[in-house]
Amino acid sequence: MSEQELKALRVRIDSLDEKILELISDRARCAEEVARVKTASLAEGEKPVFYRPEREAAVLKRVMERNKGPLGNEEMARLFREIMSSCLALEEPLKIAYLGPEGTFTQAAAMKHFGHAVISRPMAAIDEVFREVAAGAVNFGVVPVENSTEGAVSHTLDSFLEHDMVICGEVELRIHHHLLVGENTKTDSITRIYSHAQSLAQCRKWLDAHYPNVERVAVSSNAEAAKRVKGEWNSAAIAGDMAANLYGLTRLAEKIEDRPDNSTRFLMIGNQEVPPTGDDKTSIIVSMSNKPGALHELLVPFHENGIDLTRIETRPSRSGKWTYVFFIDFVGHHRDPLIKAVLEQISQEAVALKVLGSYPKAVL
Ligand SMILES: C=C(O[C@@H]1C=C(C(=O)O)C=C[C@H]1O)C(=O)O
Repeated sequence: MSEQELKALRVRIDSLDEKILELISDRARCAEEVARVKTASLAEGEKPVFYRPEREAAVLKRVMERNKGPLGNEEMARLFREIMSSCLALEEPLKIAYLGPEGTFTQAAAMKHFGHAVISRPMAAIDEVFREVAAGAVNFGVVPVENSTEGAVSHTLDSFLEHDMVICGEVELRIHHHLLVGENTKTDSITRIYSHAQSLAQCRKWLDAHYPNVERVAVSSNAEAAKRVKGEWNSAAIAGDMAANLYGLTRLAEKIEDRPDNSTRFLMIGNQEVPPTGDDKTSIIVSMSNKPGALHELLVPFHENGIDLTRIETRPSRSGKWTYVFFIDFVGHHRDPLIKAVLEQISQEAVALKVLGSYPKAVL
């Protein structure tokens, strides 16, 4: 390619950038107008609702449907995710609490869902994220709920039994773990490997094969593991890219998770009900009386009405020994007439039924 051609292309890019800049600014002004309209139409004492997850899901879906390339759909949606995040911040910067410290996968999930134009606060424990949302100190919280290799995150499920929360979104993240060391680490004298218990479990086979005699130490998060390694010469950490970059660690081995499709699902929790989008999921908690056939009775209405169950989890109910509650996720919105009828049918048999929320299926 000649210098001349390159120059002409760069002139063209500059002129396109100017147009993009103008269009983004136009869009941002529209968002400001939306905020004005939302505020003007309020009744006395009513609070405006700026963040609309159902609208954001529709915007991202539309982008993906109309995209003709060469950028991929996910890539394009990610760019629009950030534009929307900045536009919303003009209306109201969202405050988000997540399971910290900085550098956790939960932080990455929060950014994937809300974009980067938010005020985010790391919390030391899952229960603290719930409490921060309940106290109204933040708009939303982000917590892990299940991993494709290791299963349920029981702290999260148990927190739903203790707090009244509305689930308003979900996000899935591919989880890649690396073995990380600091600049002072003597890599042939590693005697300890730190990580979160879930991550140690997700890399169990790899550790058995490569470091069978090294002590595995479970700490409160992967980011905490990375932080500890920084100052020690005989230890390594298992953590992801965010933590590796944050603490400036070197990847001694990459992508060491036992299953290549290792993914974690996260939930966005808040106080706001989300209207139907036509492509939603619902999460409920049900407790049944402890009698033969109780679980069968619970599942029949779903089966008979062709409702797609995406997950079922059992936890001790905490209100009696050997009594259980079921966490169920299924496709549909609790305001859909069919789902409404099914939930009514179940509540006639159940000791208690609580809808935790209906929310758009993850777009990104
Ligand atoms: C602009 C709005 O407010 C927010 C910003 C959006 C956007 O930038 O597209 C979409 C939904 C809301 O979270 C709206 O409600 O339409």
